[in-house]
Amino acid sequence: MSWCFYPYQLKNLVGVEISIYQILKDFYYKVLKKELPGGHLPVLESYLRDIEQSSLRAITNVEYANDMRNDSLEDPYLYVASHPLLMYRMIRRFVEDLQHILLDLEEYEDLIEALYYNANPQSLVFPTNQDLKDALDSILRTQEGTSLNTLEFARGKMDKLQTDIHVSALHALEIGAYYITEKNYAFAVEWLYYALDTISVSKSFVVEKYPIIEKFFRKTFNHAIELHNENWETVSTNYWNLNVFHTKITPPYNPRSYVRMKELMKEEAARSRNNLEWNWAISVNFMHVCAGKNLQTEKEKSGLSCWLQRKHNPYWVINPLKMELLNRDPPVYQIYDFIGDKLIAKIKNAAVSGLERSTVVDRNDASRSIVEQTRTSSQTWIYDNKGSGKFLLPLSYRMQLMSQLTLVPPESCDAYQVANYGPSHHYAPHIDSFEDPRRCISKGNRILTIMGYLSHVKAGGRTGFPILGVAAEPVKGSIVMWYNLKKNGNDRDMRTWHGGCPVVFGVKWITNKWVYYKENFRDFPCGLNPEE
Ligand SMILES: O=C(O)CCC(=O)C(=O)O
Ligand SMILES: [Fe+2]
Repeated sequence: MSWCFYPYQLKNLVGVEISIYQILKDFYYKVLKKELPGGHLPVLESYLRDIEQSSLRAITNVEYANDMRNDSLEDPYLYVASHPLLMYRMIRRFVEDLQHILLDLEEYEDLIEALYYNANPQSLVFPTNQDLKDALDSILRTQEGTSLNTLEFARGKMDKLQTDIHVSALHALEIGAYYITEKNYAFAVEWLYYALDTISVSKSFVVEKYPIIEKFFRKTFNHAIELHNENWETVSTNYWNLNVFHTKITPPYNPRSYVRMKELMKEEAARSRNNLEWNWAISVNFMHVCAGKNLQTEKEKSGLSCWLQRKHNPYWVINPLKMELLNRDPPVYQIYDFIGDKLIAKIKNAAVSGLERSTVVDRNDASRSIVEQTRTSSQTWIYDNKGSGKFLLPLSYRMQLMSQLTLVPPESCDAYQVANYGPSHHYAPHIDSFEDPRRCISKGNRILTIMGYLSHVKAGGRTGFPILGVAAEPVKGSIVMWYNLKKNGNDRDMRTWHGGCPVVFGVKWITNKWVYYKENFRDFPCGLNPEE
């Protein structure tokens, strides 16, 4: 079980931890009141405090907010399980703190039994070191993928959202050290600077008592600066990495004097948007559109608009399509309020228990699909033409009427792919039509993508188009639609590179409907020029 890949499983662990907290808190008070033998319990005390200042505070806030309003209620445990910093802090407590506490309190057999059995009725397997590594990796991928500012992120700000959660100096030290192992020196320096700054400002009890701790923080920080400078030549010229500052660091380090290389390369990358083969600029532009920046030129932006579309059809006269054109050539549409809340709830309900890690086509053997870091969501398929999936048929007819293509018969499309993303989960830029002609034998290639958002996302999780320089915002109930083939109906349109940006905070749900060529070549809006 990799906890960090499944937010809906992780939320059960949040519940287990709260039960553990209640049992240990009772025990702690009994010891304090001398109803039970035992001395000072500093590790237990800091463990309980850590829960109170993170998960418990978040849960109380969500419950309070839920009381204040009566529309859709937020699940407090899912809130914790989908917040990158809360998730990391919880997994860390399981892996590092709880183990020590259990060893310390071994002789209280009733307590240990209650912790293992009463608090954990489903016998969940507690997180391991690998899960802690995954949680640290989550923080790194989220920050790298959306270019988050370190000081803001460490204090709980993500995208435009300020959350009431921050990490301590010790956490930042651990995160910074992880960035070093991942050779991301610029972010490592930033995190370790935050760690050092926080520990010296707070002048906590621990630091005053043990000045060596501050020395250790400083040493790690200086080590990151040395590594940054030693590796600067190699990393700054490696367009696939670029995780250093624009210049070597001359101590004393002042955060305002250094710009990350990837930020600096932004303009060069934006100028290379016409290079349609996979190249470094696609990944840099993807990061920037994922961070909410628009790279379209004035010319590209002209003519973009939104309108109500009735298509001279009574169906749409009553309930017109709320269209927005995100890009003109090739056209990318976002259509709002296309899937209703009740249907969305049904789709998620049908999908949630069947979610499994998504795969991608193996580059060495196109007949195989493999789990890869380039796509970290989980997913399942729902067929609208059989069994319990038939509730989706009206949506398919609606899509058919809207797109004016055939997508109800199974040979004209794929089933609905329903995918779920938690923090840091993403789908790296790709093209939805197939490169390998063997995959097009039965239905032809994928002409059209209709991708529906089945949730809002608190932060991150846009759908980015690096060549087009634009991203769609995940708006629940809206769909995004574009053609994956050129007008000649044959060639893949290489301008449609797109990907799922890392989710920063929250869970993202989407559904994909891919429409194929063979059943649709008559209706496909073809052009006269075979090159186009
Ligand atoms: O998650 C997204 O925003 C994009 C998903 C996507 O491109 C796909 O599933 O093919
Ligand atoms: Fe896609």
